Amino acid sequence: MEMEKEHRSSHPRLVLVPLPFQGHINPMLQLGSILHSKGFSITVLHTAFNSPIPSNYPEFGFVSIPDNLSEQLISAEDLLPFISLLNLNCGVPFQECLAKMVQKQEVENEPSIACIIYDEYMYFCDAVAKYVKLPSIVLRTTSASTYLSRNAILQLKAEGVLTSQGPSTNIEGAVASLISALESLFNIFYLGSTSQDLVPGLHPLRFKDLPVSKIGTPEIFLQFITNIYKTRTSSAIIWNTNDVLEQPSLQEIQKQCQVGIFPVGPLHEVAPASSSSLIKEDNSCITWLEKQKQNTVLYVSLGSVASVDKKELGEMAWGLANSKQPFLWVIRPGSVDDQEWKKLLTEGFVEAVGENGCIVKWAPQKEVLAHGAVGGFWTHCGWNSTLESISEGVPMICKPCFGDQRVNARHVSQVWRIGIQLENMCERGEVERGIKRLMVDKEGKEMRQRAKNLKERIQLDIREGDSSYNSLNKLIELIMSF
Ligand SMILES: O=c1ccn([C@@H]2O[C@H](COP(=O)(O)OP(=O)(O)O[C@H]3O[C@H](CO)[C@@H](O)[C@H](O)[C@H]3O)[C@@H](O)[C@H]2O)c(=O)[nH]1
Repeated sequence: MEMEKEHRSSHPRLVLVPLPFQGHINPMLQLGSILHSKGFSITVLHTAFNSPIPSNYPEFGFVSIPDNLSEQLISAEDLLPFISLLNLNCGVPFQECLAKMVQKQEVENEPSIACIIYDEYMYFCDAVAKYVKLPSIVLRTTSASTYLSRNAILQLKAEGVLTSQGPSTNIEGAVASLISALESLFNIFYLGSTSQDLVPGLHPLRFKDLPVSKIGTPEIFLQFITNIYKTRTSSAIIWNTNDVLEQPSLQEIQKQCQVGIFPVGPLHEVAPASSSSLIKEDNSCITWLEKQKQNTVLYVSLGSVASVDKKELGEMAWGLANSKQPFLWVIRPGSVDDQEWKKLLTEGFVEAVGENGCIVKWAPQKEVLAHGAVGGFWTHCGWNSTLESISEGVPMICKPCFGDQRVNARHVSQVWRIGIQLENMCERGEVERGIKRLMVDKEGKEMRQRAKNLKERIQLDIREGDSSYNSLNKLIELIMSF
């Protein structure tokens, strides 16, 4: 044991910098656990805002850096200016912190820093790493297809030229219409309308599925994705995806990229089990699940950021109640309007549902999805939730809320065919029908079978000798070569 400890401490240190949101902290800490299990020392440099809970990872070092974020900005809904400010504010304290760590490592003979691994949204790290002459690697927490679609938007806006992505024919002809369609997309988007047309070269995405932001101006959004995807000095890109799910997109990206890409996902499957929840998980829902029949429960959760608007809340709730299907619903504090929720209660929602429903503030999601009683997942299609559902062979009802979730939902329903997408504003009858299609009808059973098959292929892919496993080994070789 002592020898093991000694062996570990002689291994290089990796400095991890997550974006301080649950959907980004999870994959970064999972990556840290995987690399720690391969012998690296891990230090997490995090903001004061949404700081991870160190006791969940006693084997890591945690260092807080001042983020200088005002309460006003933290409570604002618009994430893009928030992330920009985070990048402006954190550079100097991050650099000072690294300098101290380097000094300490020299004095106390601690393991030296091999490289910095940062979330793609914490792009300030690239310049700091270059300044302090340390190698850096980016972690992308969204899908490869999201990258391609955001990149296509950027290229169109910048050059008016569509690069060849996938087997698109008559590309020149498509370019002109795509540019004008993109322009009108931005216009109609703000009027709340959508476009059903397929985007040339980005099959199966329609214009309405493009991961544009509905908050702020198109210019702010374009600046944001420019910042994330700008060619930088980082030595590699780690991707929380794999060949089973996204081989064509990954191949296309590797052709475009100057540096190696390492699809080592799904990270939660490879990582030793551990929780990085910022909210306390309510385990009583597992006791409730124990009482339910196999494959009958619909798990409902919209992740850590999205919220349900007033009108949707009632439609969603009564659609669930009217379906008569058992459900486990995560209602995160702040994710629904309090007045509207009270109204639902006075209308007798809880009585109508009775024992058929279980509502919690935050669930141990991976455990829930792995439970035999869960037969479907109503999800906003955040990339982590999508990967976690696929990894457990659970088919989905997709109700994307913003950004990359639309791309993921389209892949779930059209590429992997393991779910159905609720389109537009949902209405209780549509919700009820959707639940029946997934949980009861033959169509849903076929989706469940395809989801189980996909789960098995993923399990194989992370085993020794297969592509995700091999990518991880190549990544470790690269880090050791720095
Ligand atoms: O009750 C709950 C609900 C969620 N989770 C976990 O929280 C994470 C949520 O992540 P994700 O499904 O990706 O959703 P968001 O929190 O919305 O993630 C943000 O980050 C993702 C990764 O970049 C993007 O794909 C999303 O669009 C973006 O909103 C997952 O690991 C879940 O297991 C729980 O543990 N308990």
